[in-house]
Amino acid sequence: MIQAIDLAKVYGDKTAVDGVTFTVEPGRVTGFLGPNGAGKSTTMRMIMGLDAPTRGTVTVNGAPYAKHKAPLREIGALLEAKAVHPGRTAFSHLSALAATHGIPANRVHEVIEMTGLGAVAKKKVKGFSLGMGQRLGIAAALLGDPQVVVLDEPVNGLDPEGVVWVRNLVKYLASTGRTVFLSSHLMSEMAQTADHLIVIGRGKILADAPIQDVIESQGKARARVRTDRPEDLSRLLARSGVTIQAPEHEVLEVSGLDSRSIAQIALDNRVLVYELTPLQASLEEAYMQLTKDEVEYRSDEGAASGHPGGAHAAEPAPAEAQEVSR
Ligand SMILES: Nc1ncnc2c1ncn2[C@@H]1O[C@H](COP(=O)(O)OP(=O)(O)OP(=O)(O)O)[C@@H](O)[C@H]1O
Repeated sequence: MIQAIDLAKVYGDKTAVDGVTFTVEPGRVTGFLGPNGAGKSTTMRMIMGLDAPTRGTVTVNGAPYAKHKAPLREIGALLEAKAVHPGRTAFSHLSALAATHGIPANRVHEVIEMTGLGAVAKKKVKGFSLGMGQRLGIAAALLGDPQVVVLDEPVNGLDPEGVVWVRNLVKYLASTGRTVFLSSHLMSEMAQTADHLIVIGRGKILADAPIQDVIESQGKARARVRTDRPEDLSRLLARSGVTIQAPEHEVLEVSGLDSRSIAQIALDNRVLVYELTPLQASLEEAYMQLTKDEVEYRSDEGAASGHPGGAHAAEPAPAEAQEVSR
């Protein structure tokens, strides 16, 4: 278990982490999400004792990282830009780590096999691809067979097979009762991997809840509608807060109105609807909604487009549009 209480880190006049309190529970995968610069890496570094908190505390299984006698057996981490001597082989790197932490040599072979590095274990790390480097970092994190695993962007640079491997690995670790805490910018991957989410923005916690709750609390009602009069129905449904897309012929995807309201408006106006399917909001949509005011750097995604097939935030419908004749 990882427990942070009022944890803060200030660099000069920059508050990177602003008094966060959270618990990462064992037995499930907890995802750590936030825009660039939100404070994820800083939080992870404080968990690992690599940065001292300006205020507050963070403990791993009840004690700060530095207080553990055998920290690698307690918590393993893959943090960004982990330094490995380029002239070493994967095997010698892991062996040196094992030797300095009192970990038996046969565990080195185990983690090499687990992470699929068998074929390259005797090769120098300087020739490793980004994906192989990530696997080596994960092997190092698992070396002490720790109860707590912290992975910062573990799928960065991995090919699709590697991404699935990480997903299965972290799920397996959680299923054995371990605490797994991982960050990623890949929402679809996070949606398939995490059970619970902690979302951070500008150093503050924005959400700390089961993933389904995060999606449901933020996602707007959405539905797919098939109708032979998509343009008329678009006009009838248009109002503030409603977004309508026309992805294919006679299909509308409506966001911001529930299925019942859509059905009622169609009925009142005698517009034929031959399919009405509620759609689940995606984690990506929920995340964008949750963090929309918290982003340090965001590209201007361009104004709404009203052309067919494009998204547009519908303006309030003019009164006469409510009475479309057949
Ligand atoms: N050593 C440092 N000195 C000064 N500022 C720092 C330092 N480390 C981080 N920061 C600042 O603290 C804030 C949080 O950074 P952090 O790297 O923790 O964010 P992050 O959520 O991990 O971002 P990303 O998703 O881009 O990796 C940023 O504004 C960053 O510029």
